[in-house]
Amino acid sequence: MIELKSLTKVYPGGVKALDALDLEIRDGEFFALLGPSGCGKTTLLRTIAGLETATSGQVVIGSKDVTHVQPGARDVAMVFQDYALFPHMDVTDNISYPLRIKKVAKPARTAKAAEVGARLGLEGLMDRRPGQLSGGQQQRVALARVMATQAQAFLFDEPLSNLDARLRLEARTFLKKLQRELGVTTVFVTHDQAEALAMADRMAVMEAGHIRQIGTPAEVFQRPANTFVAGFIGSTPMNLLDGTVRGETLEVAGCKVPAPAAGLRDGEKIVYGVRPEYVTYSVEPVDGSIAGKVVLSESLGASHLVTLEAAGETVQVIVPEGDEPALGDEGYAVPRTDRALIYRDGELV
Ligand SMILES: Nc1ncnc2c1ncn2[C@@H]1O[C@H](COP(=O)(O)OP(=O)(O)OP(=O)(O)O)[C@@H](O)[C@H]1O
Repeated sequence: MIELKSLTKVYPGGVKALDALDLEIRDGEFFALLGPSGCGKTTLLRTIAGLETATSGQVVIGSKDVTHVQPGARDVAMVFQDYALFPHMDVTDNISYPLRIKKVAKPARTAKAAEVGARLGLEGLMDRRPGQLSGGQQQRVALARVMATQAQAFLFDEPLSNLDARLRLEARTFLKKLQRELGVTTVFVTHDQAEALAMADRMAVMEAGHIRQIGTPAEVFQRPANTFVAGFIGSTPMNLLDGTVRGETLEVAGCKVPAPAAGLRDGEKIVYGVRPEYVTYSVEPVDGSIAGKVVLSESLGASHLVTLEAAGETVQVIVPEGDEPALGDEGYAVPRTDRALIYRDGELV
């Protein structure tokens, strides 16, 4: 288990990269730290590893307070964004390097490197140097090096960022499977929401040194806690439309839609959120729909992302391929009320 208590990191020069952050990562969990560039993900990971010192607050690993413990004595192993392999060493020596530091004898080191290397499909490449390997193979060497250490926790900083789109997809599945098998608590940093949703058991969404939501991928996707998370998660961002409460209904983009939540005050201003995946397109007016004009249609392969302009608001809808309307058509966006959300002052009601 990794526990962060009121963790704050202020860099020399005054940048507050982490602001009184609380987080509990459970034993054996595959946990993602997700957020836009500069939000503090890498700083958080490095502070867990001990490569950065906390300005205040605590880092607890297992049941031990390691806030002031040297990185080497924290029993965590980190994979860096650039893999940080030694170019002059072959794969065996790269994988077994941490064991050499721990003064493990050479035959035992070599045997361990061979065992872990085989597990990651590196047999036959053990005598090569990093420069003679593909990106995906280098990534596996970096993972093998971490696995060989048998640490209590693994920390990955954007482990898939150097791979091309295809390899990334393969590596996702592979990493997740591997983590399951090993059952070692793993924290990984990514700025790619799809990657976090696909791989993590739970995730934290960060913004400017704060955690804005912690939850399973399903929770974060279905019920974003605030408009920041709503806009950040999802391959197409959630529709976030200004609305006014009118009794039992809402006035959104000049139309009346059913209110998806109770306890709203008549006349109050809210934000109505619904994912394009949960909005259908209709050529005929339907109760509770939003009338608009088609201004854009983008192919997503098997479906189209259709953008409607409705009384100064933009509404996006996913339409099955073949059913997409023509540009300039007048049509109706029909949101699923059971999937719609209300935000008051940016927070989920
Ligand atoms: N060594 C440093 N000295 C001063 N400021 C730093 C240092 N390292 C990072 N920062 C600042 O701290 C903030 C958080 O940086 P961090 O690298 O943790 O973000 P990140 O979320 O990992 O971003 P990215 O996805 O771009 O890697 C940023 O404003 C960054 O400029």
